[in-house]
Amino acid sequence: MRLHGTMRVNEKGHLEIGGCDAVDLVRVFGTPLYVLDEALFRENCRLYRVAFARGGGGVLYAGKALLTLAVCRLVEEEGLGLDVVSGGELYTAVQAGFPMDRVYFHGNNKTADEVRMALSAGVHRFVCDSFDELDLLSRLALELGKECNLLLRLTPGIEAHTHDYIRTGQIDSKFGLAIPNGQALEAVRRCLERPALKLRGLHCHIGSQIFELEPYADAARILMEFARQVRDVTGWVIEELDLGGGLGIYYSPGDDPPAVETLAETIFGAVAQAAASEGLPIPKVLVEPGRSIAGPAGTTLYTVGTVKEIPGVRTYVAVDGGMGDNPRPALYGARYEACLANRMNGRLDTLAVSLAGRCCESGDLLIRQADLPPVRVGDVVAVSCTGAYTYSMASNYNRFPRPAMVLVRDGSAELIVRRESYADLIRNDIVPVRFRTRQA
Ligand SMILES: Cc1ncc(COP(=O)(O)O)c(C=O)c1O
Ligand SMILES: N[C@@H](CCCC[NH3+])C(=O)O
Repeated sequence: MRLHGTMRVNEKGHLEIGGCDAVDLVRVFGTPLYVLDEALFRENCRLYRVAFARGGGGVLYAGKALLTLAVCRLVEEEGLGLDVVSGGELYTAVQAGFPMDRVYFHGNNKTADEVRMALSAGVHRFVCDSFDELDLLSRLALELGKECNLLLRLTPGIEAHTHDYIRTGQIDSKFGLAIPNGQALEAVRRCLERPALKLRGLHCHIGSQIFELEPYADAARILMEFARQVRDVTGWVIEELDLGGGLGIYYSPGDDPPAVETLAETIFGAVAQAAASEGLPIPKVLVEPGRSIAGPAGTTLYTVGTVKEIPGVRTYVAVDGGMGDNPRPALYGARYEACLANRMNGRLDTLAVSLAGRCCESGDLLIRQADLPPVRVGDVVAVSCTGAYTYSMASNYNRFPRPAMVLVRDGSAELIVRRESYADLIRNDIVPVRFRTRQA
């Protein structure tokens, strides 16, 4: 397994993250356990902030990748803005005291309650996805006596090479308004007609776990060309251009993501060129990275419960977590790397085993082929690069409580998400009175 951030092998032959021995973490906090490397999370924020500040741009951390109160505080301290997509994410940001003038509110079906909450909280921008949403935003802004500043989410018609389920830039998408069929222009017109709506810019997001940079340059060109058409027709001039998130990360061999600086250069280059050729001022450029900030900073620790060898077929190593805490392998066929955190200096010869979860699903395999030294019951398995879209997508399937999360830094580990208890699992359950009466 490749070591990331502050990971190292200590003198005991154990994996260490943020100066904390993984075996000690397991002893204190139990497993499964999400471990967040604070230094790496901050470093990833800084890489973006510096690279995009150079061109006068801004960075919004995409909370959908991983959001907790403590994560909000890290993002705030690192000077980034925040992209939220739901009332729940917005509530988390509000409760963390995140500055609302740095919050962008996304989502393809915001409810009236969410819009009221966001307008009252004073979010900086709405990223609007449809004609119906424009109607809703206009009506509620008037009702509350607020101004609604917004970006329009457009589908530029770009097919990024990534998994079908996380590709979003193509015309046939539930997200955004298409440029070629005239819907994007119609949406701009409707915005400009409504006094409560202030159109500030354009947005697109072409997908996630992307390794090629050309689609970003293409998207920038397409949106700038559209902005020029809009200016010609309506006189409106673009102020902000938000190109979404999507930069890929290393999960396993073969993944070779470009650097954040290269992404920034590509985007700024394309926007400046397009602005010149379209005769427009250079807009403020925004990006919304999630995975490339949180992903590499997270590691999940598990305890091995059973090792089942099927002679001549394969060995299943079952751990005490699985698709409940990380649905990505089952959902996307995502690939990860693992190591034995308690025996990093063990024998070099490894065996390909299947790392199985404990949900009642044959597809609950965290890693189909993990190269590990001979595994014993009680070993601690670390799966790397699990900071993004794991906790945020976790479920209680099979009524497994969701794991705890610790933030590690300079040898100290602080709990930032408590482990769910069995009591938490039934907290919202209600037994209708008639059952209780019958039981009594
Ligand atoms: C609109 C939008 N912005 C930002 C992101 C974050 O993407 P990523 O985590 O791939 O950087 C997503 C998710 O793919 C998204 O849908
Ligand atoms: N959840 C996806 C990416 C998110 C897409 C959000 N637009 C993943 O784990 O890869």
